[in-house]
Amino acid sequence: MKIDFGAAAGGTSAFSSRDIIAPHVAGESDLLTDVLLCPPHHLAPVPCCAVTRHHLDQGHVTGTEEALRQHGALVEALERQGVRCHMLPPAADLPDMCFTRDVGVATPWGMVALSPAMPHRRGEVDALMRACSRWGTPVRRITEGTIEGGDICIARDGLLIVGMSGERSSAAGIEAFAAPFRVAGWDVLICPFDADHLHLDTIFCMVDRDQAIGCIELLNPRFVRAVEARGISILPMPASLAASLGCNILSLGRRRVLTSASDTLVTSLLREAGYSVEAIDISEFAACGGGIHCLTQPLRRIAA
Ligand SMILES: NC(=[NH2+])NCCC[C@H](N)C(=O)O
Repeated sequence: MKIDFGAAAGGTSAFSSRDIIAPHVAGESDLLTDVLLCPPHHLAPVPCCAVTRHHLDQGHVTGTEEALRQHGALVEALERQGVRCHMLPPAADLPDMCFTRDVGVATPWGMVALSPAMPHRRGEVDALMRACSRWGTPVRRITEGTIEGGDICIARDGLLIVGMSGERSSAAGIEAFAAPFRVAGWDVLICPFDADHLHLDTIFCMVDRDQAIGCIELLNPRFVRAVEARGISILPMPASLAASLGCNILSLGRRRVLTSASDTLVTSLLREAGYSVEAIDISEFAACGGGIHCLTQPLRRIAA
């Protein structure tokens, strides 16, 4: 079934979601079949995180045409890899809306709409709720505390990891999100980290069922031990990758990964480790504090 969201304000293209799909993700590196994105027609740097503040200090202004070109290349790469891309219509008053990762998460029990700490991002959740209502997709909305998707890692069946910097995701929000996982007997690991890094996904991302990449010096040593004790090895990446969003990658499953073109180290280390990697230029997004992981909200992954 085709669902039209109508034309974007100021744009000519129509945004549509091709089929109703039942959101379901039980592991960050399971085979990705469907993803939710939002084109960056209205992307603008908001001084709400250290990285964007730094770029604003350097005089950064978003190049909208270039952002649209880079986003288009990301969509093409996803489609080439067999992933169906579903689009939210961009809204003029929501400058961070292309970072779809942060406002919703598909779980083993369906879609969960989150509770962003940043006031300017709350309208994005309303937009997601409207889209899900058009899809006929049931959504559970978190209203307790705050929680953003960049802090959530459904690492693999049975293991949920959540980052807690104290700025974006609060203990109340994390517990509200984690509750069904705990009820189902999942192991829940909370990772404290420095709020300068914004979200956990800027310093830690899964690449396979038993492997992650991480800016090891920036990760809490107890968290590293807890992850390794569960049989997950962390390919160490330099701390500088947090600010450049180089560690913020997307696993497509079957050892295929999308990386940022600006950080050739991640690409080469992953290739050396046997992954098939495609690098994409996301500099316009990195200047606004987000990378490939932030730009993509997996809707459905299938266990291998
Ligand atoms: N999952 C992420 N790391 N998202 C990045 C979001 C960046 C956005 N400017 C914000 O501060 O909210």
